Amino acid sequence: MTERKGYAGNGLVHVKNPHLDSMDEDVLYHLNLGTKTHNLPVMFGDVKFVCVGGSPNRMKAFAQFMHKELGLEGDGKDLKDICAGTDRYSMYKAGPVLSISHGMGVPSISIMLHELIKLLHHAKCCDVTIIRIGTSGGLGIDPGTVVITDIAVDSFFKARFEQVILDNIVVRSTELDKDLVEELLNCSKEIHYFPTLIGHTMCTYDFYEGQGRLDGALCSFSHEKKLEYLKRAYDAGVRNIEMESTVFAAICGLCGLKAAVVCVALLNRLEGDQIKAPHEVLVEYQQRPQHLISIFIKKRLGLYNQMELLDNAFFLNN
Ligand SMILES: O=P(O)(O)O[C@H]1O[C@H](CO)[C@@H](O)[C@H]1O
Ligand SMILES: O=c1cc[nH]c(=O)[nH]1
Repeated sequence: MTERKGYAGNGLVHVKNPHLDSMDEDVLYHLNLGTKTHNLPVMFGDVKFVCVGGSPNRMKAFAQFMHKELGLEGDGKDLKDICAGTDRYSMYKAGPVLSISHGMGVPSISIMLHELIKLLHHAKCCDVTIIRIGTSGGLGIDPGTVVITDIAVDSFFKARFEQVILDNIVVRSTELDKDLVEELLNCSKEIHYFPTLIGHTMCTYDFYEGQGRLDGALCSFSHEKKLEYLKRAYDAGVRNIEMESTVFAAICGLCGLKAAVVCVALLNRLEGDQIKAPHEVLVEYQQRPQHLISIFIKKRLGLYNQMELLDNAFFLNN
């Protein structure tokens, strides 16, 4: 069974679940939010950009950075974790930007997305763009390169996500918004201190054996087999590997959200498996997708001007 996308064209977030209408309350358990306990339209009704990434600290830093970039009141240092009542996910808001952590892997991001999308629906949010800003292993590209995903593929290099529902396998499309990919590539032209490219992103269910690493607690294949697989992935158009993009593309697409995946490569997997760059280098790499997305958001809001090119030096020195 294959499911297709459904953009209804009214800009609203679609939940495709008839049961929700008959519930008098919706408890978003893992976010510690709910329709009876919180006024979701007041708290979130103005959200236009949702950025997600694995790490709570990264998503807090991104919200603080956007707070500053959007010229919002205060220094943003005291932004509160909206999900503070739970330690499953962290959520911060800076004006129209919502920044949420999703943990590692498909099940973790999937749970977060179900509750986030219901939140956006209950809050009556309109015209929301959602972007995953993550880290990844590069394939034949220099560490520090930022990859904008055109197609999220599975371990067989296929643009699909298989969801087990009851005892059926439902195949979902992992297509991403093509115009958004181009818009993001255009934004990247404003940044000159790191390369950005468009490529396929392979999503796996594991960091070690699932990504062809030789350095896990288990490994049953040779160095040659690993390289043969990764080179086939490269030839199929894969430029980076991470662990959430297919389910992210599938769920967001079905719910009418324009979605993009922008990940920095921490290493070139054709050259090794261990992530050995110093901490400061890894921190700076993680800021690269954030920098690109800040330009995108400011351009969308009409707040970007060429003078900001000078500000880009900030990222070189911090
Ligand atoms: O840096 P994040 O966003 O967590 O993304 C990548 O990093 C984690 C593995 O280290 C996986 O979640 C993978 O997708
Ligand atoms: O190699 C890598 C690096 C970051 N995240 C991944 O999933 N793989």
